[in-house]
Amino acid sequence: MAVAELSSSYTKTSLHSSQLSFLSNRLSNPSRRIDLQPLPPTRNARVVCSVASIQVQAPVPVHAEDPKMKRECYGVFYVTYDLKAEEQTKTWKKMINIAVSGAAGMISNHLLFKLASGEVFGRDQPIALKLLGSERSFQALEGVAMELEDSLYPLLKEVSIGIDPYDVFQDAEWALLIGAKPRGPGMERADLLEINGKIFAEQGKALNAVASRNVKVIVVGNPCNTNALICLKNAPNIPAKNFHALTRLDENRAKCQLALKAGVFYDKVSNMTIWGNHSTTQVPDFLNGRIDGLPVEEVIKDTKWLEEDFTEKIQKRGGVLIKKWGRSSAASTSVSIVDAIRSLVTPTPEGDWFSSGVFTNGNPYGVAEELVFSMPCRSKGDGDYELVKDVIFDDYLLKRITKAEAELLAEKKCVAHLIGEGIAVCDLPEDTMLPGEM
Ligand SMILES: NC(=O)C1=CN([C@@H]2O[C@H](COP(=O)(O)OP(=O)(O)OC[C@H]3O[C@@H](n4cnc5c(N)ncnc54)[C@H](OP(=O)(O)O)[C@@H]3O)[C@@H](O)[C@H]2O)C=CC1
Ligand SMILES: O=C([O-])CC(=O)C(=O)O
Repeated sequence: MAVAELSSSYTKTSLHSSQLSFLSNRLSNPSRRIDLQPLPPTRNARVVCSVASIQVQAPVPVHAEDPKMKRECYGVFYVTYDLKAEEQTKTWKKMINIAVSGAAGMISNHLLFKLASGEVFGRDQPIALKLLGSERSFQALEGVAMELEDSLYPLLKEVSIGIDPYDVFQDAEWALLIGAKPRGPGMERADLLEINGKIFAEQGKALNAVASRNVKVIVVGNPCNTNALICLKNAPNIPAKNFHALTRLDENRAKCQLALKAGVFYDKVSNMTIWGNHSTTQVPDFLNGRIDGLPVEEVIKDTKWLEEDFTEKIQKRGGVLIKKWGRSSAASTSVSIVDAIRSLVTPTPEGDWFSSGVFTNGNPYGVAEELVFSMPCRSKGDGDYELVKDVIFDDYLLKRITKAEAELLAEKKCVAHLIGEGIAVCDLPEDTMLPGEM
């Protein structure tokens, strides 16, 4: 059907906009753009996109500052829906906007479906997914959006895809920053910091310009601590406290290994802190950890194993997994992102805590300020967190934490030009690895 015919039949028969979307997405010429007018919105209904934004080609990046341009929605998500129309949805919360970068990548391919299912934010929480890709990945991003369409998730009310962070991050209440260049063979850590640092500087600026003023940001793309620091430094109008670097996967890995050694199921392991950097200097803290409510060292009476085997196992778990799989962990990383979000939107169980890479300013442990460092956190479930005060230290733990701190201070010097601190001097003490690189 030609565009004009489709257009006139729409006017005559008042096709629902989702039907139009269906038709338009199946037009043979993929570069064609459909210019139709949407049905007028019903009372209480929300018009998701203007029909003019139905596109079967990669959209031209739209700068959010252009008020004439509306956001893009994909396929069936270009609909007029009414969150109050059905009995079931009357108790639903107000929809939230979740932006995801690297949305066509492996981690996202697991994560997006968890988000859409309701298992992360709750079965009464409708969501809009705003997916950021690039020219390189745009077709794959369309594939992701198509799979989301075909999954018929009731809570998933909008999906939009784009390649301009200033467009995609508009009004985002959560930003899950996953996209980053992986470190390739022969690439120095300094090169990776430079390439990915630029991505996170731009995304920080975009968040600062267009996201919700209280957006919560979880940086997954590596090296995630320093990327998170770059991002927050480029977003001065968003509280620095709102930025996290994902170290929850490391926490989960540590709980699993302690459970295995102790011969208990992993739900018995609690109070597990990962200190420092998501790299091989990270410190899984068995001094403060607990198994079945008891200090780890009272259950596992093998200090050598804890200090050497266990610690190294967690630091290098990602690399061992890559050797088995031929790619880095995607499913367990997505689970850990879910855990990280849920830890912020549900109250932390009494006496327990979780790990997250957060801004060090004001920390009670004496870690250098102006870093993103993994530390123990508790939340009331309101999206915010506080640092746990009642932790203990011994010489071993302090020495390890100091090493992680030195690494992050050195990484910070490499990206000084991206955080407004002058000229970068990149002299990393030793070329440590991401967990996945071993
Ligand atoms: N913190 C943690 O615990 C963990 C972090 N990670 C990290 O998460 C990130 C994503 O992992 P995963 O989803 O498996 O990776 P994939 O390679 O599957 O996807 C990464 C995405 O990053 C985007 N990207 C952005 N810039 C570049 C670039 N210059 N070159 C290539 N790709 C780029 C690509 O999307 P596009 O083209 O759309 O931009 C790509 O789809 C990686 O940095 C990885 O190291 C992984 C596991 C654990
Ligand atoms: O280096 C990677 O991409 C993988 C990684 O971070 C991990 O498995 O912890």
